[in-house]
Amino acid sequence: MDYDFDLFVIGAGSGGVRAARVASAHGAKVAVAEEYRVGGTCVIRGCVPKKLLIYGAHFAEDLKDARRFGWNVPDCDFEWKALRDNVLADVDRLEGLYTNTLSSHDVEVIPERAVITGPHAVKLASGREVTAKYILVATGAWPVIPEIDGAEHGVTSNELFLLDECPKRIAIVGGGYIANEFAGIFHQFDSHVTIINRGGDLLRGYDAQIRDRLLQISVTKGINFRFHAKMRKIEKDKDGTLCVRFEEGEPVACDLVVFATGRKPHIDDLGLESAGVEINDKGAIKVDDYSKTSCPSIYAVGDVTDRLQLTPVAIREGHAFADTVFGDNPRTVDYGCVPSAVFSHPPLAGVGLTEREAKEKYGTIKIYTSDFRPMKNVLAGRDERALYKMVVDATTNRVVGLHMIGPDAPEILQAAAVAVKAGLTKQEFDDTVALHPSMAEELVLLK
Ligand SMILES: Cc1cc2nc3c(=O)[nH]c(=O)nc-3n(C[C@H](O)[C@H](O)[C@H](O)COP(=O)(O)OP(=O)(O)OC[C@H]3O[C@@H](n4cnc5c(N)ncnc54)[C@H](O)[C@@H]3O)c2cc1C
Ligand SMILES: NC(=O)c1ccc[n+]([C@@H]2O[C@H](COP(=O)([O-])OP(=O)(O)OC[C@H]3O[C@@H](n4cnc5c(N)ncnc54)[C@H](O)[C@@H]3O)[C@@H](O)[C@H]2O)c1
Repeated sequence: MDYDFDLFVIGAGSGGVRAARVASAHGAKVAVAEEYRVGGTCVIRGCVPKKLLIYGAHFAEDLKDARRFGWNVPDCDFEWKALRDNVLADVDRLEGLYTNTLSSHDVEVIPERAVITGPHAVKLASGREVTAKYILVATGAWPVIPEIDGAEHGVTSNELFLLDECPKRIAIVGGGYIANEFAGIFHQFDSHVTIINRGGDLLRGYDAQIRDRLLQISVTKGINFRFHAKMRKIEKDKDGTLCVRFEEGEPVACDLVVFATGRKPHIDDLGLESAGVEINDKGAIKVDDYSKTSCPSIYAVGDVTDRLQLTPVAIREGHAFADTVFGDNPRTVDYGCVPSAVFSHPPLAGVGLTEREAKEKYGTIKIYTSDFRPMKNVLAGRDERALYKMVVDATTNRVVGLHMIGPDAPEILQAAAVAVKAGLTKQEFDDTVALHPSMAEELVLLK
């Protein structure tokens, strides 16, 4: 049978763009539909603008520290709108680059919402109907909003990049990635920040000692935490003040409430049932190791599946799919030792097993830590300490986990993750001569 396209991709985000470009390079006729903006979450309202805000936020401390390094820094003002507009302009630039990449690979970009109408059929918002030999669902995830009275008064990370002004008081609901990253950002911009957490833990999945250090530093900086807080409702006063009320305890008054309560696969009204595409109990599309769904002509990659909600993972899945289906090179993605980071203030990063996970898996393990005050913090007169932690399988001496919090932790960990992924031993770290003076040298000096 003749189809309009060899591949129709739904969603031009991290996974979809990579899959479309690589499939086209393999000779496929490809189209991609995007209902919002080319680039997807990461480029438009995720990793990229977030990281730029983090850079902006860092200046608050850097300008203070600069005085201890001999600079005459006058009292400086911060203008949220200037940063916001520069960040948004860069996002526009990147969107243009992504669109050009697709066009230069002869991918037809269709700026419309698409829904599946059968195993090989898609309908666009304009009414246009197309057929394709294969369909790739790469529609990402969408913020979850808790069902409480007054939830409509809150926003999600989607809106944070567009705010008209920096809130004086901000309450962030959730204790995960987004909550901790934006708490750091807005705290540096001088907002009064409260993190509202329904449980007692932050950033589950990261090593407990590293998470505790982030909490301790955050509290010392002046970020407020409400743990085990069961929200009842959010009320809005006449003057615009928001009041978050709980089952127990004092309410929190603020100017902005942000829900950072996780992201769920973006599959609403996507027509998956028309092609028999099955969903798992978390509402994610079920896929096999090659990202194939229960419908043989439909594949899915990225956040819409139940794997790791990270950009480099979505990109790898999209690439592996295109090589498998169009490149005559069937391959799967290796999810072992995927490094990750939280761009909190200071940032933390980890790869491999936490202490607890390693104990469960190996029984006997060795832990090496370095708890130190980075040289720059010492001269700046700031008390903040970094913590590096290495988890070693005692039987083989292999490093099975590396976890750190401190300045530039994500930059350092990316390089060190190569060694952990390669299965190097503690001895091989020790055999490497230190690069002095650096923070990273702690990794080869651990006792
Ligand atoms: C605030 C924030 C910060 C983040 N920071 C990081 C980070 O620092 N590092 C990291 O690795 N990850 C980060 N992430 C996660 C990362 O952005 C995602 O894991 C990644 O973007 C997933 O890629 P994807 O291709 O699955 O989906 P997306 O990039 O979300 O792309 C999906 C696209 O599909 C489109 N779409 C949806 N439905 C339809 C439809 N029916 N028709 C047409 N188009 C449709 C959407 O508009 C979207 O553009 C962050 C996420 C957020 C929200
Ligand atoms: N640096 C990065 O790589 C990065 C940054 C941001 C986001 N992301 C990705 O985006 C995903 C979404 O981020 P996120 O921070 O929204 O999710 P998350 O899963 O990291 O954290 C969600 C938090 O919300 C809490 N929560 C859930 N439902 C709640 C409710 N009803 N009431 C109160 N609290 C509730 C959870 O206990 C958890 O602490 C992450 O899982 C991550 O994969 C990655």
